[in-house]
Amino acid sequence: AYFGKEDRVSDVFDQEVSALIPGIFEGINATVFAYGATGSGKTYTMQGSEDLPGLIPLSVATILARCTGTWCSVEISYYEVYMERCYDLLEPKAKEIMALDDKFGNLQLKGLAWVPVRSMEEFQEVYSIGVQRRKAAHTGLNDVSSRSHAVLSIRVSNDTVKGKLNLIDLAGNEDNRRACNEGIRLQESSKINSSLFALSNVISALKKNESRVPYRESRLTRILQDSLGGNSRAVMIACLNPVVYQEAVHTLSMAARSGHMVTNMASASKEHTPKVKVDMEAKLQLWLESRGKTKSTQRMNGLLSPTGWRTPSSMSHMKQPLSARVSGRAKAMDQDGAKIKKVLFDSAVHTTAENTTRPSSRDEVKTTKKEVPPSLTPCKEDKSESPLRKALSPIPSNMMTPCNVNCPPSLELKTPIGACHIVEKNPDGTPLDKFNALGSNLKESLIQQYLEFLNVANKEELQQLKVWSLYFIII
Ligand SMILES: Nc1ncnc2c1ncn2[C@@H]1O[C@H](COP(=O)(O)OP(=O)(O)OP(=O)(O)O)[C@@H](O)[C@H]1O
Repeated sequence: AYFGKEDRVSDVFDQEVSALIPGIFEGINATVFAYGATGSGKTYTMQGSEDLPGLIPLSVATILARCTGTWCSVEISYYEVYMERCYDLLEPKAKEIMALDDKFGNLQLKGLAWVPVRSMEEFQEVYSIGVQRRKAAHTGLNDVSSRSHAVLSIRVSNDTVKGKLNLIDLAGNEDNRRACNEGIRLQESSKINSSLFALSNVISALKKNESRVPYRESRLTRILQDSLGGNSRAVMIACLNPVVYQEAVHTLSMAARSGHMVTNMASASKEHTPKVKVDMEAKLQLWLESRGKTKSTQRMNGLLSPTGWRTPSSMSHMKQPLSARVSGRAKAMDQDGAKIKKVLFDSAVHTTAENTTRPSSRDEVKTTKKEVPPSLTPCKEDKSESPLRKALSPIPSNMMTPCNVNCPPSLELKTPIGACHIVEKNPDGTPLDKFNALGSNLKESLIQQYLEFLNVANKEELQQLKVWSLYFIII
């Protein structure tokens, strides 16, 4: 499903997350994780705020409401994976939490505290302390950037069954060149990026039903071993900030690869598989094709402007009616949340490093719209950047390299006009002849777009390029 800026987090909860909760009471573990670039709204979605509760408080409220009048007990644990180490956020200890297999081969987090919660008040008290302990810092791309992956687990037990819901706010992948990270921030960022890469490898392996899934490549994937794959259900929430085009494409590509992933379910659990499955990859492909683009050509040509990432009207029917309403306290929270209209994915909500106050209404949003988002503001340190760092940084795309601070970046992609005439001009020439026949602007634009494609393409797509890559790289 697609949720735009007009939707609320409670809509995401109603349509995508609430359906997982009955399964928890039957022993089927589930995981909801927010994935996306830094500053794309993962914490906003998972944690929320007092006025606009995120998926975590909404889930806890629904689970507690469901337990009322039963013998079920609810416990929570909250921990973070920081620099490849796992730390308890509810009961901090000197030692890190170890991920070990028990004698039945089930993963156990040794030393992790599980705190019983009986009401939302108890939950808020415990959880808010944990949130304050989570490592966050100011970066060039987000004023309060999470430096760790945080996992809130809710365990429901009765006499016979134990089920677990993991709600994960991943740290965001970062382009270190634009984030201006140095020292410890750079180290954190490299660990974040490598663990997200490991997560994408695990997802790829699960999707292809490979016999070996590389869970042990990172601490993050290791602790999620019992939640990704097997009998568990997982929902990935891909958070997009359309202003940061390249990252948005990367996130969408990961989402498309993860879509409609069915792993080996034990037969007893099969009946719980959601009846309506949406093949998001096929939907994305169809949508792109309906606009004359495939995923690959879209990347190559860079045709979509950031403002083009809107709900395609053809996809609006995919949204389900709000059938599963949360009851009791959960419903009250939902209504509270509805009072304030949220601005999802709006570039204008981003604050500059100097101005940390977010606009509180649509009018204010409008007045701030012309500000250059921090993600596109050139780093002060850029000039003094070491050659090594420059060489290691991702190649900037034509739309992401603003000329200078006073010059607002153009958000329109430079689609080469007349690219379709290339072949007609010189139908019999070699590819080099055809290329040389182009104007210098067009050549530059093509090369730039090609480099951008190389930057974001996955392994399979890169393999398909073969000789063409070499040809362009040599040029
Ligand atoms: N949908 C939204 N509506 C309004 N504001 C939003 C929305 N999404 C994000 N924001 C705001 O944008 C800023 C960045 O969001 P957030 O901290 O959630 O990003 P993040 O993806 O968790 O970043 P990081 O990975 O760096 O921690 C915050 O000030 C947040 O309140």
